[in-house]
Amino acid sequence: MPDAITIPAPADFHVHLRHLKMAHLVVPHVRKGGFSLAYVMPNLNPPITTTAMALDYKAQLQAIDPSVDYLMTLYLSPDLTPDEIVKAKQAGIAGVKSYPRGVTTNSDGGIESYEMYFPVFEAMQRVDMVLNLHGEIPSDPATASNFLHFVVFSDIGTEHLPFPRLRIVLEHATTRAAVEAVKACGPTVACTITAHHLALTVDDWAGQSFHFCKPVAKYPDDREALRQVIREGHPRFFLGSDSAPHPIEAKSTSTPTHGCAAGVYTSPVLLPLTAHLLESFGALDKLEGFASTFGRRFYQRELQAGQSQPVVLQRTKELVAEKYEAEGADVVPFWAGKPLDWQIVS
Ligand SMILES: O=C1C[C@@H](C(=O)O)NC(=O)N1
Repeated sequence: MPDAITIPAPADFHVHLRHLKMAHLVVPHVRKGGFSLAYVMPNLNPPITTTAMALDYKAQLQAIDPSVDYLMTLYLSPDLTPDEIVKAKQAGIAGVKSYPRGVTTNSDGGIESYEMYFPVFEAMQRVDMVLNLHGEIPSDPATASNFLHFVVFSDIGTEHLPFPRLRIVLEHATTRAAVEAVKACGPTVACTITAHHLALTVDDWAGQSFHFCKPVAKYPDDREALRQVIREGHPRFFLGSDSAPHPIEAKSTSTPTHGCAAGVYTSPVLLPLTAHLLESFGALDKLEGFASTFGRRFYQRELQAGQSQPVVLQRTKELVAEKYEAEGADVVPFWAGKPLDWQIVS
């Protein structure tokens, strides 16, 4: 059992950093949690739909913490054109995020059908931008669809030839079926896994609003499939935290017509938490691949010589903070008040 681990430049390939007061509270937590690269989600209100908006948002994030490499994304919507994709690529924007309509936070402008976006996907394939899929559709009794990650996904998976070179990431997989669908695809298709979905199952979020997120955690066998693919060291499965801060009040209150906000907040403890969880299911030796190398390779963000930005973890028990607050913003982290076996020492 090692007492210290060094990970070169951990990278979080799916994170919500918000804006305004919440951004001021949570953006510094990317570094605090051990990460120097943040792949930033565009579901602000209003969503980030143009290159200009994404660059403006990036500048806001850099003003809060310039030490993080922010990879920006656009929100897939009818406003997005092939010309805008070319412009976005030239401006260094890395991907386009697709949210099925109504499925999670700020997804009212999300998509209902993929076909109308085929010209956009064609442009993305041509300039080599990544398509990020929120792989979840609202339940529909008519088609018996219910958390069917792979239904959405298989609509445009690599075996569907219009876009065989389009690089696709299925975000925050939560089921065995999703893991198997991604494994069956070729090298253009990858998958992110969150830290919290490695810990939670249905029993943990039903009635515990701070564990409620979209997609919700599923059954023990689904969680085991996520754990197993990490144990295997599969290079197309890597960490994307989906760390999603919401004010404590929004997490704590629901009404007869509105549930509480969906999102689990892991940024400030992300690397220690990931190490702790991987060790609990016998995958600590896969931490470097899962939290740094595999995602960087898929996104072509590999470290250059002399760029290793190592983070050192030491085996030391420490309790996670009960909450974080700053002027006008507060948030409860995942694992609040509980011990983690690893801490960042440098
Ligand atoms: O996909 C998402 C979005 C996120 C948010 O709060 O933005 N919260 C979630 O639980 N899932």
